[in-house]
Amino acid sequence: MDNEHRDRLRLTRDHIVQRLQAGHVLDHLLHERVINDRDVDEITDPENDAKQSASVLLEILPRRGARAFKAFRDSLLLCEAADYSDLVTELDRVVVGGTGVLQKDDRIQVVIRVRPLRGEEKEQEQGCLTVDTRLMQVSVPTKNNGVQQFIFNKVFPEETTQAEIYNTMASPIVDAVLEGYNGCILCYGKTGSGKTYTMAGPSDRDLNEKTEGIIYRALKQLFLKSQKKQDWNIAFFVSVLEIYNEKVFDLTVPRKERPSLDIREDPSNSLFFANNLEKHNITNAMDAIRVFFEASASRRSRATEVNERSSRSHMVFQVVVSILHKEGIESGRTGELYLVDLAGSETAGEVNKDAEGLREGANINMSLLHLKEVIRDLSVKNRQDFKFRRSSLTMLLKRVLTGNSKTAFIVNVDPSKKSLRDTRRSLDFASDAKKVKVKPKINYSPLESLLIKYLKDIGDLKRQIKTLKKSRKKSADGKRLRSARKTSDVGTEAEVDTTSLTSESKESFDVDKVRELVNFSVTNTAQDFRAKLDGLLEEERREIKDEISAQLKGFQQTVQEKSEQEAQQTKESVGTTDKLLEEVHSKQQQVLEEQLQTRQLLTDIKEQTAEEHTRDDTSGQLSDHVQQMNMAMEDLKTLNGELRHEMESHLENIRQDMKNRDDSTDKSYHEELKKLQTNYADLKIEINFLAQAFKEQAKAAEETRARAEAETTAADDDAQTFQQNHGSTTLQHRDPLSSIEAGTETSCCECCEVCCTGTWYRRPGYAWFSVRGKGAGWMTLLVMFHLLLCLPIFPIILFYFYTRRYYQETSQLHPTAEPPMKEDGETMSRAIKDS
Ligand SMILES: Nc1ncnc2c1ncn2[C@@H]1O[C@H](COP(=O)(O)OP(=O)(O)OP(=O)(O)O)[C@@H](O)[C@H]1O
Repeated sequence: MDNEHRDRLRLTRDHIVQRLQAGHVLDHLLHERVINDRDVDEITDPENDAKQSASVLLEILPRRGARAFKAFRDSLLLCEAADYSDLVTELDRVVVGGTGVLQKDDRIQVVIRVRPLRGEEKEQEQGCLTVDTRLMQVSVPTKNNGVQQFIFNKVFPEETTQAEIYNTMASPIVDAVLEGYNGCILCYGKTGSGKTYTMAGPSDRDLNEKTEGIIYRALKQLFLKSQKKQDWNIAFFVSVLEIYNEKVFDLTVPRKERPSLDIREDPSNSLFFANNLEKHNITNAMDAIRVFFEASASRRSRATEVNERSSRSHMVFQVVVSILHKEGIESGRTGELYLVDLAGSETAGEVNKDAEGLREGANINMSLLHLKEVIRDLSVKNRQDFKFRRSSLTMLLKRVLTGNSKTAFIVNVDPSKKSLRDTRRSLDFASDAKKVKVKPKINYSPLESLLIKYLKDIGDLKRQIKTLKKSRKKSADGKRLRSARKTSDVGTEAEVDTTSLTSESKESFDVDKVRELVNFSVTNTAQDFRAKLDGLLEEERREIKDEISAQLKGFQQTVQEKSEQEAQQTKESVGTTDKLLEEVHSKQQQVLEEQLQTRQLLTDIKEQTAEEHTRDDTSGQLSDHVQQMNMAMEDLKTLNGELRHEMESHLENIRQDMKNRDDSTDKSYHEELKKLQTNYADLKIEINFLAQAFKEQAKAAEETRARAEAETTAADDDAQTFQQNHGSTTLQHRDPLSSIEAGTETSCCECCEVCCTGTWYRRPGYAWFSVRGKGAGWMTLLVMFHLLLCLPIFPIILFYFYTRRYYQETSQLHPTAEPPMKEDGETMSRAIKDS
């Protein structure tokens, strides 16, 4: 026992002494029949002083067993003795030998933490609270100048450090969670009273090892201690949620994607949980701290008049610890730790001035009101389940308020005078909370709980066997006595008989001898009987032993089989996962390859299309050439024909002249003829030369055409093969508009180049002519201008024609009359009627 503990124990003893003197404890113990009048006399011996009386009581109690301690603890609680639980635990450990029968925390532990006055508060006012750390007592002034006192499990004054709070309050609960218990630490208090400071620490810039709050320390302790438990496999799962305006949000999800979560009820135990809340598997303290740090940064908070960073939502930080023994020797279990930082109770309007702030404040107050109501009911053992459903907060806290949890409330109070009313309310709440009973128990995992059930069954069976044995032994003893009695009767009879024999045969027998004989037979019978009985018992014992060991073996086998099965399943699932991964990997590869192939194909197609275009262009050009050549040949043929025809007509003329001329002209005629013949020969040579050239050109053109055709056919074949191979529809048929040369600028008609000029555009399969030009623009403007001019002129023209017609008509009827319609429409219409 360390000094601090000893001091505390001494203080507690002093406190008990006070209570003993007041007689409360003894009255209760008497009432519970834990002690009797003689004990009371002994304790209250006038020769004893108060301390000696307490010592006598503490000597008597262990002799009366666990029930006595329970009654003693209740008696202390009833008279509000503080910190009784430490004493009971100590007694349990030292006196009873740590049987664990007594559990110190079967109620919610409630402590008060007083926040130091801040700068301006210090200057303006004095604190309104007085704290007695020895008696664990807080005193506040009442309205009518009195003083109201409250006693709690612990009171932490202003100068208390974060480490002290953690070591006293949180550390034992965190340890218990590692044993498989549920644990909860909850901070309650007015806004600005220091809840977030206690739970997480100050703002980021002041956060360090000294100032960090319970959550950081708990995470460090959990991971540090789990490393020491080398025989165990321990897994941690962390989640963080906030309740804002009665809606539940997962703080570990990025804010933009954060949906509100449903609260569902587990029908097996009527407890609630947030559906789809992310549970992060964490392997070290730093990761867990990072998860919390990021989550708490996205928690809704705002600057208010009371607190520059006031939390506007309740936050629940949850760690689930799954504990399994490596060898399976000890039972596996699951512990859950809830660390709750509530939003502050506040007077609406005092803190928030805008509509959003008022709504937040109203929701916070409403949920805290429901929490208070639930706690008040539980404190008077009047649990009403429907009340938990009234707010999200009470639903989610039901688990730790109603039973299976080691729960501690830290009630934060602000000592300033202006907060007195809120402080009193918080203390009232704390007083109710400390009366709420909880029943913490280890959460064994399903298989383990089955094992424990079986072990219990075996224990029961053993006890039954023992009782049976006892009753059998009793009956055997009874039988033995009866048979012994019978034997002695037989002996007596034998003796009588012997006596009769003696009397009959008149032989005298030594009585002692007979008695010896009788005794011998009796002893023998008894011995036989005992041996038989022992044999039977031995046999029975052996049977029972065998049965138990068979049961145990069977059970061990079942457990082993189950664990083997589980291991096999895990292996299989790992194998399947690996296979799946492999498959996914190969699929990915395949997809990648396919993507590459598709890309390659696309490039091919592009190239092919480009080639096709070039080919189309070339073949278009070639066919143009061929056409031109053909036309030239046609021209040449015509020219040739014409020349021939001319020559023949010349010859015919010459022949005619020759016939007509006289011999006198023979000479000149011959000369002329010679000339003509030479001319004709030259022309013939020229024609032949031209014909030869044309022939060659035609041949070249034919060759080019043949080549172009061959290329086109080859290209078509390629395209067909390509289409067959890839099923692509991207390749087009030969462009019928190929003769149109793309990009050529021309006018739409031959008449002028003013009205519209434009450019030809060509794609495989179609071509279009984009018109542009000044003429079109001018024409449009002209039409517009005319239209604009005509619009006002039309009514004038119509009016003119109408009046003219009318005037003509009336002037025909009344040639002298003046046209009347200008002044008088009625007269005019009448005139028209008349006419
Ligand atoms: N024990 C303490 N020592 C030093 N400073 C403290 C202590 N408790 C609280 N504070 C400071 O008081 C201010 C208010 O504390 P905190 O934000 O924790 O209040 P709260 O109860 O969480 O308020 P709210 O409900 O509005 O969120 C903070 O600046 C905090 O650093």
